Amino acid sequence: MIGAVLAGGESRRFGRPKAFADWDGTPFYERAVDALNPVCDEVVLSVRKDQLGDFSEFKGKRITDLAPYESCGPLGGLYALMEQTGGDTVLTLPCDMPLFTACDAQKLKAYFEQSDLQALIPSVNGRLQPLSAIYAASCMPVITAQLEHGNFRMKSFFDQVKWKEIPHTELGIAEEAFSNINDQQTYEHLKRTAQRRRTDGTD
Ligand SMILES: Nc1nc2c(ncn2[C@@H]2O[C@H](COP(=O)(O)OP(=O)(O)OP(=O)(O)O)[C@@H](O)[C@H]2O)c(=O)[nH]1
Repeated sequence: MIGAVLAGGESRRFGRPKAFADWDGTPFYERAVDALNPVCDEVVLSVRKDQLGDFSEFKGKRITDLAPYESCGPLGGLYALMEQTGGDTVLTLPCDMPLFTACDAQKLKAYFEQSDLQALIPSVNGRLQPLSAIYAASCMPVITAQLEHGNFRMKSFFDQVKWKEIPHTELGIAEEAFSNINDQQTYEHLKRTAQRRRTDGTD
């Protein structure tokens, strides 16, 4: 299984590149890499072409979004990942979910491997989390055909593959693992919460 850290965003709401924001002395993107490393055969970074230089310290493969499907949402990103990683199953994780751990990734992977699904998408209170999910290589022909028809909708993709929504409770993953940081306010709030847990000894 290939782990793919999605780090090609523009961080407009955050105000600076959030892949490099600090979490406990580690940049966000490295934290996501660390969460996937123990459970994946290889971890790659998914970035935009113009960001390649920013991630030059990353030792693994840097996969860039591919024309003509750059900026076409998750399907365009998945297309680029599958096209450039040689047809393996892909476990994706956005760089802005610093509370998602290797243990959480393991739970997702274990569930997927016991199923015959093409895609496993966790949900939190009914909200799908397609960026922290697993996609089998057999999704590729569906994605390619859809993109060729100019259809970038995840909903259409879900109509064509065998997939399952799995509530985080069923996976045994805490809701907060899926907290994603879009702005400074959420960043500060999550940092304070994590700090309090450490002080209370509840973490
Ligand atoms: N490779 C790649 N990753 C992306 C792209 N857009 C977003 N991401 C990643 O997907 C995750 C979710 O992104 P968002 O927070 O929704 O978007 P963002 O562009 O980072 O932030 P905003 O500019 O505030 O919307 C983050 O980990 C991003 O780094 C893209 O075009 N290419």
